[in-house]
Amino acid sequence: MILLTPDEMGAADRLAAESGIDSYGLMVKAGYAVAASALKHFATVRRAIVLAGPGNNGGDGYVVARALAESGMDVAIHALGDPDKLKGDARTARFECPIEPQSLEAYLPQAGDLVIDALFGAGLARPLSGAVTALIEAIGRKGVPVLAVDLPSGLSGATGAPLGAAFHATRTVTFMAPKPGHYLLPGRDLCGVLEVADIGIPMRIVRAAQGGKLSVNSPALWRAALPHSAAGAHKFSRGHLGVFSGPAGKTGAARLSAMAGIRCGAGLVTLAVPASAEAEVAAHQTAIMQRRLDEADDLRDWLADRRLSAFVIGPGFGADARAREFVQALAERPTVIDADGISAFAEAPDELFVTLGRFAPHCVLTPHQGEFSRLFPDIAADDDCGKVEKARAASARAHAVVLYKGADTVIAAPDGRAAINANAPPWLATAGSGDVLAGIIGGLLAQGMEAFEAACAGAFLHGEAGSRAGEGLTAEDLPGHLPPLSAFS
Ligand SMILES: NC(=O)C1=CN([C@@H]2O[C@H](COP(=O)(O)OP(=O)(O)OC[C@H]3O[C@@H](n4cnc5c(N)ncnc54)[C@H](O)[C@@H]3O)[C@@H](O)[C@H]2O)[C@@H](O)CC1
Ligand SMILES: Nc1ncnc2c1ncn2[C@@H]1O[C@H](COP(=O)(O)OP(=O)(O)O)[C@@H](O)[C@H]1O
Ligand SMILES: [K+]
Repeated sequence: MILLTPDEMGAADRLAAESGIDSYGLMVKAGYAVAASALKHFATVRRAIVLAGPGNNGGDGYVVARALAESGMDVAIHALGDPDKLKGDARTARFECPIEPQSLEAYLPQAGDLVIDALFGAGLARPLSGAVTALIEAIGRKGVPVLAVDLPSGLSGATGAPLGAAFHATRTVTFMAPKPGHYLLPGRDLCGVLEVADIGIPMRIVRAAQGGKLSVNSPALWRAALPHSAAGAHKFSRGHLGVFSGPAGKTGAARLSAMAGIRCGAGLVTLAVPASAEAEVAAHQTAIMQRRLDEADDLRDWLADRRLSAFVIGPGFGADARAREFVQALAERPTVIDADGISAFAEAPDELFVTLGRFAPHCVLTPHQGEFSRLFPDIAADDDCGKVEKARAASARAHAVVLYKGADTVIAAPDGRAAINANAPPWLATAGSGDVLAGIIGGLLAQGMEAFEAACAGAFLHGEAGSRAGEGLTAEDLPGHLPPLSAFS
């Protein structure tokens, strides 16, 4: 599912107009779609209150009011600003609506109302005024449901962050394609249930307007890149994943990664284990092989085996000089750099970026918010930037695919492709869950998937496994709940 930024949606609007599509016709379809949603999902409300803003979002609101009145509903309009100053399509919509707008101040929320929020959409440029903020609070206190037109007013469609106060909608109806703010937090929560209404802009125009190559993560993005097990497959043809264990007492994280890697199809998985931890790891693993590996020299010997097709380094490893040395040696091959593999470069991130820049972007960095801030402090601190822009900037700087974890995980590639993952249940927020994710991606890389596709597929499979394992899962449960790759091909 493609996503459009508000700017790209504006471009789609312009391209549609240039191709002869009537922009007022689009507004009418948008307004009727919102009215249909109100009638379907809020069947028991006694009165619809349309809050209409000064731009085209307000214009949509006048169409909604007309449509609801035509269906026999009791409707009132409360306008922000002077309705006589409306321009263009919004002005037309106002004069085609039989209901005379009242002032915003005149609205007193009552139980039984439905608020249609048509104050601001894509054009929101600054925080809402004090009067609108007070009204949002009054509506919230009365528990009046809100149906948002395009976006809950106050929310940035580009970043998912409210500019100040914002409506908390029960449902949101947007047009043609969702915007990043519908999926990034806290926007996703503020939108409630999201509906995407087709208002008749041809898909070729929507695609032409989509400059930034941003999508919601779904199998359509990576299905074609999934590894296929040919009938004649042997274990080496399915790839060999190497996972680096931490010292004794710290081996669990790498063991979780290794299990996940073998579960999602790597032909062989070997845990590289320091001498101190050999007995501990051996006591736990059966299908996973293990190899003693202490020093960088041991690693160089191991790397002579060209059949090792991918690595995971970081979970439980120790964020130290040895981690830096290992990451630098591994960067020539597809590697997931997670946890301590990231934190080890906190003092000298450029060392990592220079190393990764020597190769094609075949490595995946999987930072959570804390790790992201350690590696990219300036990008993390840029409040004007949403999570998608942050992940993109980080990816370009690091010459690697960046999977920026969280409830709204974003995956970005150095070439600008990006995806927001949306299938992860909240109970994935449990210790060790990220180690499993690193192993899944490692397993896919080992089977020859490209880094961006492997990271996107990995995040999606991780979310699916979380849903299948259910609430109360522990990280150990996740590998056993991974769906088979063939379910997506
Ligand atoms: N293809 C499209 O792009 C379509 C857009 N439509 C609607 O058009 C909307 C965008 O319309 P506009 O670009 O007119 O923008 P808005 O209606 O969101 O905002 C209108 C204007 O309000 C002013 N403003 C911004 N923030 C403010 C604040 N905090 N306080 C006071 N004034 C503020 C700005 O000058 C802004 O241009 C979309 O959200 C959607 O609802 C629909 O009619 C369907 C088609
Ligand atoms: N609220 C949430 N909803 C969905 N997924 C989440 C949520 N919080 C965290 N996750 C996911 O859980 C995993 C946690 O990884 P991480 O922070 O590295 O933890 P750990 O190091 O304990 O494994 C990540 O994949 C992250 O995207
Ligand atoms: K709105």
